Amino acid sequence: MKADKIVLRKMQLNLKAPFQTSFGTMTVKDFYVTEVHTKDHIGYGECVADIDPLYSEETVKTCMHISEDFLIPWLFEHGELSHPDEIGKLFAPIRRNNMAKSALEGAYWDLYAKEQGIPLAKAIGGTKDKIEVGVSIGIQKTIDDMYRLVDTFLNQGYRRMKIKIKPGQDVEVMTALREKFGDIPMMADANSAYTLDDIEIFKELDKLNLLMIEQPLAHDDIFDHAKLQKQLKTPICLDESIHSLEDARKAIEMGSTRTINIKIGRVGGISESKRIHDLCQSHGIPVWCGGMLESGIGRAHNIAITSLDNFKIPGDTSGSSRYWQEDIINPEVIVSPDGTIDVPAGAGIGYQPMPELLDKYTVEIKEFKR
Ligand SMILES: O=C(O)CCC(=O)C1=CC=C[C@@H](O)[C@@H]1C(=O)O
Ligand SMILES: [Mg+2]
Repeated sequence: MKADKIVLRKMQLNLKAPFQTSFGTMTVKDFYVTEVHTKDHIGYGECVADIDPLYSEETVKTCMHISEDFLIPWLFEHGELSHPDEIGKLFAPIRRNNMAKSALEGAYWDLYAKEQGIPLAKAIGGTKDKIEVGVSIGIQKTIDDMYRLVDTFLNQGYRRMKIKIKPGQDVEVMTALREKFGDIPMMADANSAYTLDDIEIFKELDKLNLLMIEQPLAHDDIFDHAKLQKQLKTPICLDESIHSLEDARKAIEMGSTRTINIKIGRVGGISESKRIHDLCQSHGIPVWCGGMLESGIGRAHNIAITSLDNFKIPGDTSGSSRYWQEDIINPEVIVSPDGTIDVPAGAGIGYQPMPELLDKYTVEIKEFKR
């Protein structure tokens, strides 16, 4: 693989409805698409950083800066790459900045699969032809709004409901949902909003037979999570705390997590995601794929990684229509009534980014030539 042009396409898509978590509310999705051009192909990636440093310290702007000033010049200096696994090694001297790295690495993975003429899922080592999916539901103003959404998504076939919680909107909401919908697969995501002092809240949540509680404690913690896990029968799932294979190893050894939400961007790319997947598999720990409200391009990468064996729990990869009036790929991502998405059989990501839609939602474009 030898790219002669890399394009960073800053884009904006309006969400169908605001998405609220314990740390903020999003109404517009700002992101950028990466394009890696050779004579014959374009590989596509997506940067999942947000406009503000709330979920993660990275932002759209920091990622563009790291890409323009470091990663892209390094890629051009390097010459020919024979496998996308080499990119992680090339970028390794730069600390963290995982979302910036991943946006470029993902485009090279797509390019690699296209050059081989195989689906990205196959290139990664995926074995499934369908993946099971769930949906993530933001904090709502009223419990009736929450009932209506859960009902809608259950009717659409989604196999797992992830409910955002925050102090003051936790036990009551989760208990009401359990009473209303019975034994549906359901979990809570706290996005780091609690501390060990909130143990009584967790003991109440522990009575609700939840699939898991995601990232209850600090975004940079694995120590207190181990203490909390010892007091709960509900599995804890780490999200924000896991940035690498090393983080995953330590969290598993300490007993801080019984499953991991793998987000390709948060851990620096597909190669590191696969290593975390393999480590978890060797410990008998199932994983699932987290979402970052991606456009169809990032969604396609999530589908590909979820085709690996040990992605055993339905993830956040909902259909394009969950967030977007119109996605930028053809076909859009469709969830079947049985709550699955077909892993595409075409080469690369298997969905075609549509030039006119890319242009329609692009707010700034930067081109880099070798
Ligand atoms: O993409 C999706 O549908 C998942 C959305 C989701 O739950 C999250 C996306 C981005 C940051 C957080 O708010 C959150 C998460 O913590 O998993
Ligand atoms: Mg989360």
